[in-house]
Amino acid sequence: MATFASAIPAPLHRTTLRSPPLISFTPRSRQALLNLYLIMKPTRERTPHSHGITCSFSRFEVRDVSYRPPGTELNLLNGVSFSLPERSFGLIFGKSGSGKTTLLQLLAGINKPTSGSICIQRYGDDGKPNQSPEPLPPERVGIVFQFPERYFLADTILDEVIFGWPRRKSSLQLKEHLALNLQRAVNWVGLNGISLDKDPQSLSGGYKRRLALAIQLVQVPDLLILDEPLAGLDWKARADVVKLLRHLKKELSILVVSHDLK
Ligand SMILES: Nc1ncnc2c1ncn2[C@@H]1O[C@H](COP(=O)(O)OP(=O)(O)OP(=O)(O)O)[C@@H](O)[C@H]1O
Repeated sequence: MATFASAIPAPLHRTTLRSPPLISFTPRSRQALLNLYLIMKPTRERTPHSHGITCSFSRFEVRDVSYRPPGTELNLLNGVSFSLPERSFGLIFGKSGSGKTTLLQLLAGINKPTSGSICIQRYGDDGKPNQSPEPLPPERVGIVFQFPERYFLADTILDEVIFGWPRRKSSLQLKEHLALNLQRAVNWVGLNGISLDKDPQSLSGGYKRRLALAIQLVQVPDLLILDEPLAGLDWKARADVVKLLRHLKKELSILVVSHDLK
């Protein structure tokens, strides 16, 4: 069953994949290892007093989480703990069937842990928690599933982005807020040069992924989770999406789930 190797708060971040993973745990069998790598340093977090800089920061923390689907006898995840500093880029890597999607669904609030908690913990200048942990609200988490373009429904890019928006009469203030978020999301992912009247299905593979990201970014999530974001893309589109994620990481925390370490 599961083992894991990280205390809360987590040890210092790793910056390259040559480093050992931040956590390793064995969800169901010793063959099915899940690893978390922190592949880019957070932009704002500083270890207390390093280089004379002190500042407060927060982390997403998964604390001793276990999950057993309703009506089953087996835990799919067992005692999983790790943390991700804000504005950092984490990679959860594990073989097929190791529990990546199960973990991702818990983080996104689609399922609830059977035990343990998922929260945001803020730390003060001294590196100690400065308040009680807050639960991670599902609306603060954006999730892009594998092959998101398969789920596009609308005839235009604009309609696809605003698909889930309130249909009833909303206040002018809310409309303005949504319009600003839309503009920002479109700029973030580099869709600003493309007509929003275009059919999403006419976009290239890389641009379809950009659109899927924009749909989530409109909500300005604190944590963006991407399930196999490069799956099915050619090398050019892959490079394009990686560049975009590098850019987005300056704005929010990103957690990528993949079975492919390369
Ligand atoms: N509701 C459920 N009831 C019982 N077993 C389940 C349930 N959901 C998932 N599983 C099993 O739990 C294991 C982990 O599944 P999960 O989809 O999280 O793996 P994964 O790492 O995301 O795999 P992949 O990379 O193939 O998507 C698999 O063996 C799966 O069959």
